[in-house]
Amino acid sequence: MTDKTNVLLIGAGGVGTMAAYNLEAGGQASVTAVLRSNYSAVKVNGFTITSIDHGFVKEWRPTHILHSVPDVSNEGSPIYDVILVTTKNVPDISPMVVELIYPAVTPNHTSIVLLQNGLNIELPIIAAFPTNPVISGVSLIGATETSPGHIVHDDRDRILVGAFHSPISQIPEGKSIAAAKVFASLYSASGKVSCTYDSNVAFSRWRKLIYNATYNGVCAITGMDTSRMRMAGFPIEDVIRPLMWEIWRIARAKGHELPESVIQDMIDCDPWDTYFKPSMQQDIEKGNFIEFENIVGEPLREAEKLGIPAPGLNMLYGLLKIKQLQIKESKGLVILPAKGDPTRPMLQFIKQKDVFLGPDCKFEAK
Ligand SMILES: CC(C)(CO)C(=O)C(=O)O
Repeated sequence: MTDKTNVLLIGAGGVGTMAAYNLEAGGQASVTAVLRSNYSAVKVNGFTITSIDHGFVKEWRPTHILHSVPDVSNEGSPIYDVILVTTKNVPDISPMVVELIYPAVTPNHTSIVLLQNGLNIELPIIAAFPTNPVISGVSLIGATETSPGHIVHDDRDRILVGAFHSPISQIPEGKSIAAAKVFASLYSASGKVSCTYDSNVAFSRWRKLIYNATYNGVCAITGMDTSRMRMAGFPIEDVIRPLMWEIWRIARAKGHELPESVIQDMIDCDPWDTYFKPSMQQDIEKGNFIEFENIVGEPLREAEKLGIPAPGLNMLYGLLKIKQLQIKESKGLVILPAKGDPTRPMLQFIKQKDVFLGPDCKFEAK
């Protein structure tokens, strides 16, 4: 038995692996990582990490690695104090985060930390796990898995951690706040990263959306990184800055008074010389699904509800939806009729649902 906090990591790409490494470096957490595409590589060789915060690390493995999410109702299974979710949030593709973590959650005990981008990501989680603290993690790290098990971490790990609140939660707000503070101290224990308790999670998420809802989508569609856009100038002035102002106006209508200076801060926030590709651009390049619903779709739906015009965002959303359809087709999730065959329907989706389930998703509460 150990008195360390038992953490289950789901999503061991760049961000997740660095979080796991940092938690274990602090000496207070024992991490079990669920690996998928990199499982075999990491089992044999461990992770090779080149990190701006932690230096060069070879053959590192978290305390345990698993190939699938454990079911804590199995006899003898350990229970997890924290589930740290660092997967992409792609609610239009199954399995959604709720489905993924369902077997590993112990009601009334496990804190669920969503270290993920986007808006309203907590709603289906709180609905499914109303007795668990659900914690927001807003990350500013630059970390990429360049090949299976190889991580390049070149922009410092800074995270904001706070409690999500919702009237449907069945635990007092104070309990979620306490759980968020406990996680923030666990994450800070290494002394190598910046982890701050965040008392206004919604504000921080809207602030970060100024970057994610604009750069992520535009870099993904055009294939241009953020440094090149800044060097050329016109991609920023013609496309990025106007989109940022749209998000800023929606945030203001929601009651979040972001300073005007946030626009320039976000434009310039990536180190100039890293030719940084936001995660959505990296996903498109790898042929992965893109997390555009919570990053672009949700702020757009908020704008529609509030009557705030967001034509640029609307166009970007449409383009990203087209990209997602192409990715679905490339993965065999869409069937097209043969050329010249009038008897088959126009377009068919197989295996996966093509609906945005998002916050309205009904998953039986645990
Ligand atoms: C913080 C940043 C820019 C890198 O992790 C990000 O959120 C993203 O690329 O999606």
